[in-house]
Amino acid sequence: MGASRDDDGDRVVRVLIAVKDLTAAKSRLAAEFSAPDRTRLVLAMLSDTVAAADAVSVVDSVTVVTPDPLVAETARRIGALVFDEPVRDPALQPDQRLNHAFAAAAHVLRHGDAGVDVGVDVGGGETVAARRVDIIALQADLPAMRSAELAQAYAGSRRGGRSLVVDHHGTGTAALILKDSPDELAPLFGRDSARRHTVSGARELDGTWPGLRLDVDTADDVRRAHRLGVGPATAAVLHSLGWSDEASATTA
Ligand SMILES: Nc1nc2c(ncn2[C@@H]2O[C@H](COP(=O)(O)OP(=O)(O)OP(=O)(O)O)[C@@H](O)[C@H]2O)c(=O)[nH]1
Ligand SMILES: C=C(OP(=O)(O)O)C(=O)O
Repeated sequence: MGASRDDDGDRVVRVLIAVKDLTAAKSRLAAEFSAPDRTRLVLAMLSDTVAAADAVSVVDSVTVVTPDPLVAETARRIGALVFDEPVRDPALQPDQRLNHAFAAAAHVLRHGDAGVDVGVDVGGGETVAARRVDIIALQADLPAMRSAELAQAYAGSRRGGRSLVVDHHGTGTAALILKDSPDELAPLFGRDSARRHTVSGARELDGTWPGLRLDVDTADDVRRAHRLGVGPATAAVLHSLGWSDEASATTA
């Protein structure tokens, strides 16, 4: 993490990452990875994603929203902030839970809460203060993301609204960015989220960002990320599972 303000000297950029309960995480990897290995991989990918996001000079903080104590402990250890997932309505569908968690955490990061300092001068009113806090909602499983990719995506995102980075499949959302806007994040993650974010007004960002776009859901995605070069935590887990180190690279 470097300087905490954008070029105009008046912006705070906060990255927000959601991680669900580890017992339910990465079910699509179950055929090729045991439950303990999936847990190690999820935590390692989270660590590499947080480290790469934290190294972006305009990023002020990285917050992980999760209901899972081990995820929370890992996040704190690597320097992220933790937002406890709010108690949820059991009737919510899984994607609604994810979006509820993102929306609640984003609201607190922008508007503050009892005891939470939003970190900006609230002179001019809460809406003006919130407008100075930009949010990058980011997938947790981007082990091949380079900091420069995220920096470019943020720099290219539009002011006054939401922008998105479509994932490598072309259907999902790797990142949703809210910049210089009085509006809320309004996350619509889940199946077909790229289309839903676009239809709801978010602008698709154009850029050659293979690592940023590569969210890992399947064993093929793990192989793709490994070929592209994963961060050190993910490389260490894959190495321990017998994967060759040849393709490993840094996330600079
Ligand atoms: N805090 C929080 N994060 C969630 C929730 N549901 C999903 N996520 C996270 O959002 C991202 C995408 O979620 P999914 O694709 O549903 O789950 P996954 O663990 O990546 O993969 P599968 O189990 O194979 O679907 C992952 O980082 C999840 O950990 C939730 O209810 N709360
Ligand atoms: C939740 C999403 O991703 P995935 O299910 O691919 O992890 C999404 O792209 O909105």
